[in-house]
Amino acid sequence: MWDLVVIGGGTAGIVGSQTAAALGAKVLLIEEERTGGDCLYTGCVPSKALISAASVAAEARAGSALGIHAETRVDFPRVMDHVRAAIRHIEPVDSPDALRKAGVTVRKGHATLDSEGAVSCDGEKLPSRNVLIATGSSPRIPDVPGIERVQVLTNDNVWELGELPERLAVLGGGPVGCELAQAFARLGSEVTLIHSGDRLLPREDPDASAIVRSSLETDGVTVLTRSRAASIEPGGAGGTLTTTDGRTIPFTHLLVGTGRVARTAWLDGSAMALDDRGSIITDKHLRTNLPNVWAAGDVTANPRFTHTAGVHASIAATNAVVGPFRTLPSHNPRVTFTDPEVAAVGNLAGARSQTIPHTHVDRAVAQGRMEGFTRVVLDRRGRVVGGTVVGPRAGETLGEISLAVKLKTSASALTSVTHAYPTYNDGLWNAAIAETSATLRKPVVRRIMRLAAKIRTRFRAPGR
Ligand SMILES: Cc1cc2nc3c(=O)[nH]c(=O)nc-3n(C[C@H](O)[C@H](O)[C@H](O)COP(=O)(O)OP(=O)(O)OC[C@H]3O[C@@H](n4cnc5c(N)ncnc54)[C@H](O)[C@@H]3O)c2cc1C
Ligand SMILES: NC(=O)c1ccc[n+]([C@@H]2O[C@H](COP(=O)([O-])OP(=O)(O)OC[C@H]3O[C@@H](n4cnc5c(N)ncnc54)[C@H](O)[C@@H]3O)[C@@H](O)[C@H]2O)c1
Repeated sequence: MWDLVVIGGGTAGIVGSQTAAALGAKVLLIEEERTGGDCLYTGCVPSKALISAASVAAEARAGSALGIHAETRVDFPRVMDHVRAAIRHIEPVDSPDALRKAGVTVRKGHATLDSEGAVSCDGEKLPSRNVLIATGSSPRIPDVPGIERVQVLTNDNVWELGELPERLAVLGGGPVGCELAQAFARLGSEVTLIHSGDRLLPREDPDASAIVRSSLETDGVTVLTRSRAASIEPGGAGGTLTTTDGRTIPFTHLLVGTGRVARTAWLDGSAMALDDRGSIITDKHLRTNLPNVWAAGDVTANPRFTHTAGVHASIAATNAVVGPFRTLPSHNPRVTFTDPEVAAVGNLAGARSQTIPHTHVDRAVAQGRMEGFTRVVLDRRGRVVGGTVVGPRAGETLGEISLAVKLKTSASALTSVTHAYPTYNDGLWNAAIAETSATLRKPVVRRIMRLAAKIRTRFRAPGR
């Protein structure tokens, strides 16, 4: 009898099984393909490796503004070698061997769940006290007439490209679409991004969306918002896409980044409750509607990020093994790795906010990268409840804002922490200082300060 059977060996499955094993549980992890999941093979790692190569090309080209003139030639097969090397470097950490060393038994096979919530692997029943479902998500392919007649690139297969796409049409202006559209444009593809919403990255601060759009356009991406693919006609090396607003876009390659669908088809024989988008419904302890069945990561309706998958799986596994004591964290940091990066956490619409444009952040001035901003969102008591940073390496400043949100830190407490100069974190410090100064300027605070000064003068010992 297993204490916990974990289904799926991506980030959620790996972290969940390791957490339970560390708590002394007897744990089996079932993975049908290879451990490592989306993040390692088809998501974060390859995309960030591609983006890094593309950034080098972009920086070399932008160097002339700083007096450096460089010739760039993109060797796409070598770029893809770099992508594969990054995966290979990280692979051992997520391997079955590493899991076994952590005390997890790993089995390759296809898992199913019956109507009682009992797990089978390739038809063999596996008695278990608890089950953790971590089967992730797949790309959602939009229902466009003709799309079935062309080859569609998604994050699953784009890494197999041997040649740089000549003309790339990208559907979707979320993180996948924006990150990859910019990267391919910087590597030399002619890119058109077609997005149904009225702004890119719709979950982020509108000012961040505007900067990302402008940056993509500077890199040569044609950005079409409030637009969808109405039909696709195969032809030539690829095809032609006609948009809902009547434009025709010839492409050699079509890349889709229009959201994700939870991988739940294998649950068909079970009584698992799913929401209207097909994601597993969980409570604050990550329990599903089935007794002793838990779920974490992309297969649930929670935000789809690697760190979220890992943290949630650790919570679910602890709750499964020890008892339902741990609940979901209230804040979810995230970074979109466009250039500039967009980093955000917590509540983006608190009582008020303080914004420091990066024209006032000396590191940004020195680097010639002043397009971004740091915005801290505060509650009525002046505590940090969220924030957005847009700029190079914005993700590195996010840790401090996340800590402030988690610890309910006040702006004045942040003000009292000395920040090294000149760093992008100066933006955060200056936002906190701006908030503290605004508080000190309030008439009621001024009256209190004047009163305090009078009292001090009255009771000061003579000669001091
Ligand atoms: C292009 C792209 C870039 C991304 N970049 C980032 C980023 O920079 N930062 C970030 O935080 N997030 C990023 N993400 C999101 C991140 O990749 C996912 O949130 C994360 O990988 C989800 O992990 P998971 O364990 O829930 O699912 P997965 O990694 O998908 O793992 C699920 C596993 O379950 C297995 N499985 C499925 N069904 C069964 C079954 N019936 N039996 C046995 N095994 C099964 C699958 O084979 C798979 O290995 C990105 C996503 C994409 C698409
Ligand atoms: N840096 C990161 O952390 C990172 C990077 C990539 C992906 N991810 C994760 O993966 C998830 C999936 O990313 P995604 O970008 O595929 O999905 P998404 O849902 O975040 O964004 C897709 C966008 O495409 C638009 N869209 C939908 N259908 C369309 C159509 N037919 N034509 C044009 N536009 C259409 C939607 O308005 C939506 O804003 C993200 O939400 C995120 O959780 C994270």
